[in-house]
Amino acid sequence: MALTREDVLGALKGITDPVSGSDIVSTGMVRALAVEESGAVRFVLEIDPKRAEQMEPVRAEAEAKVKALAGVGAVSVVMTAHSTQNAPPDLKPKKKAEPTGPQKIAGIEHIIAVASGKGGVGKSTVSANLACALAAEGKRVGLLDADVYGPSQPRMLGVSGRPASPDGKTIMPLRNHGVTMMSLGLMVNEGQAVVWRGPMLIGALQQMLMQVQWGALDVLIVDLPPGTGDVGMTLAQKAHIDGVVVVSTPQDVALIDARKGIDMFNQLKTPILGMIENMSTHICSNCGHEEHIFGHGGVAREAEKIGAPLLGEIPLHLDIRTAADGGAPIVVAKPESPQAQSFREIARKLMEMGVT
Ligand SMILES: Nc1ncnc2c1ncn2[C@@H]1O[C@H](COP(=O)(O)OP(=O)(O)OP(=O)(O)O)[C@@H](O)[C@H]1O
Repeated sequence: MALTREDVLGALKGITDPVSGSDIVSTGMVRALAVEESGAVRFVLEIDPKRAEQMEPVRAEAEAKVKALAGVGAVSVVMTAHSTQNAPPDLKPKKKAEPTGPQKIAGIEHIIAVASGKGGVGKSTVSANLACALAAEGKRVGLLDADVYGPSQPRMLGVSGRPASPDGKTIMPLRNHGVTMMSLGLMVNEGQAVVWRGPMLIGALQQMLMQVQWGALDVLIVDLPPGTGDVGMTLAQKAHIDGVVVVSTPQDVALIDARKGIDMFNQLKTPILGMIENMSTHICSNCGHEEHIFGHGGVAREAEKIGAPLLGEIPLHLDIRTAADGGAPIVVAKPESPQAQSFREIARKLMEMGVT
């Protein structure tokens, strides 16, 4: 029988958090659990950064318990830590400030960030398809997968292997479907403990922007982690970005989260280029019947409210998922299909806007 999330959670329930005395599932420490058909299991242990060392045996035990389950392949357990929300004010005199404003990155003409308020709304699928669609239009395109919680671009673009660093200073990206790609996930050894503390994330992101040999690019698409975290904020503060594309499903709950993301970018004075409604209508892959599973038009209304364009509506269609899972996004796998066209139209709109 295939391995399920429940099997993994069951095994993790047998592990005790040394601080609270409860099991690590009940404490809510286990996040972003992904169980793939291949048996690969990934999850995050969200911990207090001060307890990283104390928690390492817990991480090791979690990895060992999951590995011992029948049907499990590669296991990757990453410890993450977020700075506490209300950190005490820093009263020490500040060091002289380094030049901090958003900088233009040599060789990269435009940067577009793809954000979503909530996970699983299709942000990575949209990023991959837009990247491939822009490449098909003749643009030199880079794709930076900055989603530390679930790096998915290597799978979506069908690339694997470790990026090389021939000189020990610069990093060679990977390339497929005309897109140059680098993923934070590729920098982490499978099964290795990585505590993505705020400063580390910032460092890793800067490394991705500055040390990866992107070559000359017309546009770099950055697939952000969901929500309003360190990565999006750092990107907007460090690099001059042309704007943000916000992906949401029509459901209210996803929209509420999207609004929070929009507020954050507004505060950072980063332009919102527009919104994309994903999983807009469901088109049956057998009979072509169309229905609105998650409602319809919610994103258009929200876009109007914030005065940003609705860049497009992407249907929920099986081919979009199978293409992404198969390592060739739908705009590459079936470029003439209506599903691919909906992505290609958005890519053309971005070109018309002069941001690619
Ligand atoms: N329009 C669509 N039609 C069918 N399947 C879709 C569509 N958009 C996304 N999916 C599927 O939904 C799943 C989640 O999509 P994706 O990984 O792109 O979301 P995400 O927002 O990037 O998630 P996360 O934030 O967790 O990385 C994937 O299996 C993807 O293939």
